[in-house]
Amino acid sequence: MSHFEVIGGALHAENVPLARIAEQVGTPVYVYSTEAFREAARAFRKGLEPVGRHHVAFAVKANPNLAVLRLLANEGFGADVVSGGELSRALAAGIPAHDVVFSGVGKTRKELHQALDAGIGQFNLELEEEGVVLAEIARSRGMTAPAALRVNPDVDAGTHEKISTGKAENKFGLPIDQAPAIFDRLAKLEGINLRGVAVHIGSQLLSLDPLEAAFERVGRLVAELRAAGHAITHVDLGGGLGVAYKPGDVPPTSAAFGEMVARVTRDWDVELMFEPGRHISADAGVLLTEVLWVKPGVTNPWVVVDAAMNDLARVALYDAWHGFASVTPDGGTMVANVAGPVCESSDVFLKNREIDRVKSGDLAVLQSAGAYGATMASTYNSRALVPEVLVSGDRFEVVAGRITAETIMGAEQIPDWLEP
Ligand SMILES: Cc1ncc(COP(=O)(O)O)c(C=O)c1O
Ligand SMILES: N[C@@H](CCCC[NH3+])C(=O)O
Repeated sequence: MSHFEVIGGALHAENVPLARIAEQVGTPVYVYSTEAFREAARAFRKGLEPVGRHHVAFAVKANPNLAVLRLLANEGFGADVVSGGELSRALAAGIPAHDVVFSGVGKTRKELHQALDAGIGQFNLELEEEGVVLAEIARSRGMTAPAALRVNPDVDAGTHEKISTGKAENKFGLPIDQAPAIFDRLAKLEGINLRGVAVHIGSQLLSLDPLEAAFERVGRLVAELRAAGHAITHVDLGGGLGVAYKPGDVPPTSAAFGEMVARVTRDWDVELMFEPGRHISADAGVLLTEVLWVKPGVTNPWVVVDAAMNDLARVALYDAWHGFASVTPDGGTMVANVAGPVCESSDVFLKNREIDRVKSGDLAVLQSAGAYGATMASTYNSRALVPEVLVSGDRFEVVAGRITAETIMGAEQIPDWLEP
């Protein structure tokens, strides 16, 4: 069920009227529902019940808010991190280091040291040289790093090209046909315990077919590696499950995903890892905004809101679709464009769409904004960094405060050799 519902004519997050949050915190602001995260997390885990031994690591990039990570840790989720910053967040939120997997195509030596210090559960290696360097660093410190090879299965995920990661031309993973030879060489090194493989073909997948094709290729690779004498004990199947952003989107359910995984991996005899991000978090958040003006347009009016592309970048980056709804819907509709105040023509959330009727001063939400929302925000146009609020029942708490243009300006300096 949705935890953002109209109750008594006004949109609520759980039992809190969004108008109250706007009044106390201001807008724009991200509002998250604790129950929505929990429900998605539990459904995902339940979907995996038919699957053998496994762990779930939340893809921190989707929503790195500490409170969110804590609540997911309480649901038994580890963390999939892609930077030292995300690793620090996962640990600060109370996620045990051994439940952290470190992905990413450009880990720095400093980050490898940091992750070794922390004692993380697994490094997903993206290239042979990274494995050599990791082994060297670990050896020099008398440690052994648990690692897997991330392979690129050359499968089209059927998603937006900018969030596709499993085609041969993408920068991610190493070509699956080169994996056996590279595995052979890296497995001989002291300092790493190369024990498995990893795959992640893209994000916002609305079909299970490309995932199944990729997993089957990985299954054949596991068999080939075992035939070559390697002990393969871990396979990381990544994330990627989509959500319904627009009417007509039918994402795979957690149950359908679990059933497919159980079928494909039945004979693998490994510990599986999953790295969902969006599927757990997108529908747990909205971006609450105020309508500043309704400006006449050539064909349709421009609804100018106080949220902008710097707060929610997905539309400008991927032509993404987010639902737009009034906080006080009166049943009327209008055909309009919705745009933010930023000085870019790409700062448009939607065009020529039928939306709830709104006027200046009304509050509205951009829906399904709990994933890749606040985390991708910037201060472009010297706007404040958007705050985040977490709701639980009838209470709410600011879980990330407003960093203003003045805060940022205060952290800058003008060299004294620049004359006033
Ligand atoms: C390696 C890896 N794991 C997990 C994810 C999470 O993806 P999603 O939010 O689509 O589940 C990503 C992002 O696409 C990723 O690159
Ligand atoms: N930021 C992207 C998803 C990227 C997935 C990370 N590999 C989005 O908002 O859809």
